[in-house]
Amino acid sequence: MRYKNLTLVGPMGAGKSTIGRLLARELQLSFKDSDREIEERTGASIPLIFDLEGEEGFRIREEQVIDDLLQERGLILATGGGAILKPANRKRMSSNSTVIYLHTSVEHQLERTARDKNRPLLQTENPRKVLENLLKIREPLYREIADIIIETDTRAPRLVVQEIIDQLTALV
Ligand SMILES: Nc1ncnc2c1ncn2[C@@H]1O[C@H](COP(=O)(O)OP(=O)(O)OP(=O)(O)O)[C@@H](O)[C@H]1O
Ligand SMILES: O=C(O)C1=C[C@@H](O)[C@@H](O)[C@H](O)C1
Ligand SMILES: [Mg+2]
Repeated sequence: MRYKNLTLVGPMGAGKSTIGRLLARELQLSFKDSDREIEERTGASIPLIFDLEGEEGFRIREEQVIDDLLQERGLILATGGGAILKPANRKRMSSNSTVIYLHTSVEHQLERTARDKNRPLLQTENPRKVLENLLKIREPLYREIADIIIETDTRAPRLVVQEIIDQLTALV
């Protein structure tokens, strides 16, 4: 195995789930998505978990899933946009994986998330303001743990994957 685990971080709509799946296919590694894993374990959708347990309840489940999944090797893990908020998650990601930050502007986040109702934090009158406020808090955390930063605004998914592979190759 050439790479240890790879963790994708970045805001909603950065493409973590999309790119993670493509990258796993390309590198022939297994792929997990922490949001999907939480849904599978609970049998509930993310909006329902937010309704029943609030964001804090969701974050507790997210921490458990990330901790479990990053015990493995050779895994590509797509995280949720807020997974970097918990110091324990940042520690686990940094120690057990190479962390890739998919950088995306709010403009592109808005375009890419507009049609999907499965992100409870964006079901508001002004998703632009929400995304801007979240980014202010989260951007330094994405950068703090990133081993690699990839610009996604100007690249289609296949090119993002290629750029990741190029940068990973340069790292080793
Ligand atoms: N580089 C890209 N260029 C254009 N569209 C993209 C790109 N990356 C992802 N998309 C599209 O944006 C949408 C959101 O992508 P995705 O669900 O992978 O984001 P995410 O980072 O996993 O978001 P979340 O944090 O909410 O899980 C999808 O429809 C996907 O096809
Ligand atoms: O940015 C966030 O806080 C979130 C992003 C999604 O991936 C989900 O994890 C959930 O909707 C919360
Ligand atoms: Mg996702």
